[in-house]
Amino acid sequence: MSSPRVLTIAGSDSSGGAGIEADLKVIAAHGCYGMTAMTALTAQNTSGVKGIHVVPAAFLEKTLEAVVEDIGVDVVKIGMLGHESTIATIVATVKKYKLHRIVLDPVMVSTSGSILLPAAAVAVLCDSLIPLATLITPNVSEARHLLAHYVPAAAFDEFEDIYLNSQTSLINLAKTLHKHTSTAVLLKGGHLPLTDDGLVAARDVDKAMVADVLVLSDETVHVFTSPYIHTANTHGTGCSLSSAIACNLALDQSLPSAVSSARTYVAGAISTSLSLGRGSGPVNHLYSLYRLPYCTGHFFDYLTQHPRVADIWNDYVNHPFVKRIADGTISTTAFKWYLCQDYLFLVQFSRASALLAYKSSTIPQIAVHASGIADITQETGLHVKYCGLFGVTEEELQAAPEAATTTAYTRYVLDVGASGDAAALSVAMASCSLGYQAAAQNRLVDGASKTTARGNQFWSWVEQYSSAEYIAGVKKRRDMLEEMADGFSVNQVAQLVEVFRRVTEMERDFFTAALNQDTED
Ligand SMILES: Cc1ncc(COP(=O)(O)O)c(N)n1
Repeated sequence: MSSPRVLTIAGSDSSGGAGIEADLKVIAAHGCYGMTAMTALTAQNTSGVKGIHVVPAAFLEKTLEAVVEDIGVDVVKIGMLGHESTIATIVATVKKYKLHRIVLDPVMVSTSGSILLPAAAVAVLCDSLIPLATLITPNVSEARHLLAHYVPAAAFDEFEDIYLNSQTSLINLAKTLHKHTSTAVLLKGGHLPLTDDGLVAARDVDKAMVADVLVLSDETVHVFTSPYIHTANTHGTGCSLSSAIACNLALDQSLPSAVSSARTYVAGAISTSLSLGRGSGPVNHLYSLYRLPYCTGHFFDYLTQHPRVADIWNDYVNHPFVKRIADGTISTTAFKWYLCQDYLFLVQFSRASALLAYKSSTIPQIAVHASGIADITQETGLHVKYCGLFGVTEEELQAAPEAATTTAYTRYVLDVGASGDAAALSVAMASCSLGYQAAAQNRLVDGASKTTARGNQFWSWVEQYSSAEYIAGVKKRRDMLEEMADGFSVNQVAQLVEVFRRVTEMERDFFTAALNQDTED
């Protein structure tokens, strides 16, 4: 297997938000293979650059030779250069190895305001490196610095701050820079947010969009606009955009689509940016790599072992109420109360199954949930039989007043079903069926219960919920949930964990309420 190879020639940012550190994360997020040639070390954090240590040109040359001669390079991204001698080395290497796909981010000043390229180096950059680039990606201030190199002071006037007042003037600036450099230009307008009407926004509340202008030739101009994202955390935006463009080129996209996809990627990284440090926090380079925290077929294990759930789940499936059913020490009062309430619970649970069938979209899914109702009918049969033993008729079961715990639990499940989707309802119902199976099976493997099973009038409860038939019914519904879980989003999973926690608490409390009937006698 091979991935497109992307080399970043840039400075290191010790805080990990910009520079080489950002580039490598972006390259990884695009599934490309990243290599580095360090031009400078910066002692840097979110508030500023505390020091710069330029890598000697001879060492940079060795680095470039080492990676280019061995691994090879599909696309080069160039960031902070730091020194004139660095530029000369890169120019020589690019020519020697005929590197021809180069995205050059002419980094001059950091977001925090530190100079990252001495003014004297700008001329060398313009005369020797820019002509070799496929694309340059200046922001407005960098574009003006570059332009100052090409045009006499008088002609430069029209690009003074006061004239840069609209999307149209951004387009003019980009076109003019392209005319002088003869290189494709992506002018980044992120520092000049616009109103809905395309004018530079004077107030924070008017900032509606940002526009980036791509000029490929006098006639070919693309204007990309996107909503302005209100955040103070933008450290690494420029580095990330140019690296993402380099990756997209390495993945064989055309220049306009490479820019368009890279902008979408960066917008995601900004909108999920991290509030780290005291200054402008870093963008979230790796947000697109977030994966579901469980593998196929293990969503339910993930739920029961989740730190917010595990203790509650354990209390539920090893509840003393079930232990006392298994060893025969539960009182008839407590068990009868439980049977009545569980019967009433199952009435609502059948409605929930019907709702789940209604919310499902395929015939096999609907069939599984409809068969769930048939399974519940069988389950209630046991309740009726049991109650008969204790002299309670089915009519009396039906007429029994519903306890507050039962009402709370069942109506919560039905509410999740009414307001949420099939996934949420499945999760709300899973704690009951899977938990009963686990609770019964835990008692089966419990040696003590086996010896007391004979002659224990409650033992058939354990047998029912650990029977092959019950397990097969539960498995069908669990498989369906696992299948759905493959398509969940990360946010959805976090919400489902909360639903599962809530219903598991209510299951536990249901058993506790049953046990408490003894003390209430
Ligand atoms: C090593 C290095 N390279 C580039 C930048 C610019 O990034 P930003 O504009 O986000 O500060 C930086 N701060 N540090």
